[in-house]
Amino acid sequence: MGFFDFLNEKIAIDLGTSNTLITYKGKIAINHPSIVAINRLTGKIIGVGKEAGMMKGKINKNIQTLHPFKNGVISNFDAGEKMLKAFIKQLSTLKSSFFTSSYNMIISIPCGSTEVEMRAVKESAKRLNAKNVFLIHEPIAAAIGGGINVLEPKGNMVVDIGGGTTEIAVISIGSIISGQSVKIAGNVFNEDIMQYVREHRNLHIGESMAEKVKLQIGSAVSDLKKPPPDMKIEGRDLLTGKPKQISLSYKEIERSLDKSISQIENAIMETLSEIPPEISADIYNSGIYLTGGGSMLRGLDQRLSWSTELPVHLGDQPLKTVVKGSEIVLKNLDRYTGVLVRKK
Ligand SMILES: Nc1ncnc2c1ncn2[C@@H]1O[C@H](COP(=O)(O)OP(=O)(O)OP(=O)(O)O)[C@@H](O)[C@H]1O
Repeated sequence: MGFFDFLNEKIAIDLGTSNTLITYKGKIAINHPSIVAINRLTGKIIGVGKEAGMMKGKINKNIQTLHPFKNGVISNFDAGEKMLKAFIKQLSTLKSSFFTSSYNMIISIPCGSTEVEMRAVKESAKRLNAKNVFLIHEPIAAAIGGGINVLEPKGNMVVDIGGGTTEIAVISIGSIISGQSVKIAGNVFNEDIMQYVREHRNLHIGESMAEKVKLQIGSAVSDLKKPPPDMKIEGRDLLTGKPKQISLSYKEIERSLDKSISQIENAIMETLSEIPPEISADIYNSGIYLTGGGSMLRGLDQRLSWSTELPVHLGDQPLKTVVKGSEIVLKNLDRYTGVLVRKK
């Protein structure tokens, strides 16, 4: 690094399918849904993040809302870069130093990212004034953010359930020794709820309503100790076409999510079956570290603990662990160079 590198601001970025988080000066300065609203006629961005999120599902024919990242990778590059640019512009209003003009960035990426995707993320970051760009795999960042010492010669298992993907990884001495990325996570849970309500209750509901249902009465088990009360939801009656309200119970939502959760369980079991016996012994004792927004589904930790017969630890700020871990790495690069995807 050069003499003037102390002038580079350090920022950590978690580009999620559902949420984008950016740290600045040790704090989470940006925490927005990853949504862009675009004017179809002019191609111009009319809102990003929370502002665009409010337009979702309530748009007119000239306005389109889109998620630039799908299943953890950038699916719409132009929109993704514009969104990130808008967020970084918001950061510059917080700047204290007159001289600072560039960034040392760390960006977390899913384990399944291809070379092309990684290069694209790096190039995008460079266009946004990044001097140095470091990439880190999400489960490693999540483990570090959750306080796990990933550098020791000991196996740790992380399950990060996001919006687009569930990343399952077994980490030892700073790298992923076994794992997989499955496209079953929070968004699929929402689709399951929409499908259940359509097929069993003849009601067509939107994605935002399904998300509300998941947060309010979503469950991974059918015998919650503190069951949430039934929830009234509104949508379009498939038989009459009229607006209609129905009442849903958490047990119905548990049924609707069962298949997807079983698929996540199968992927965890598969990963466990592939690891060396010494690492199995470590995980028998340390258990599974569960994180990501999807991990907050009621009873999910309990259900995964039953099915794997392992202790499952739920992080206390599951939406923030990845960006927190990335930031720790960026601040302590000497210690953590080995965990980066590529060294600069
Ligand atoms: N209390 C909750 N119960 C269940 N799910 C929740 C809860 N809170 C948030 N979620 C879900 O968490 C998901 C977002 O999690 P997170 O921000 O970790 O994902 P992401 O990083 O954007 O996605 P990805 O890692 O797939 O790119 C969303 O699907 C959201 O609905």
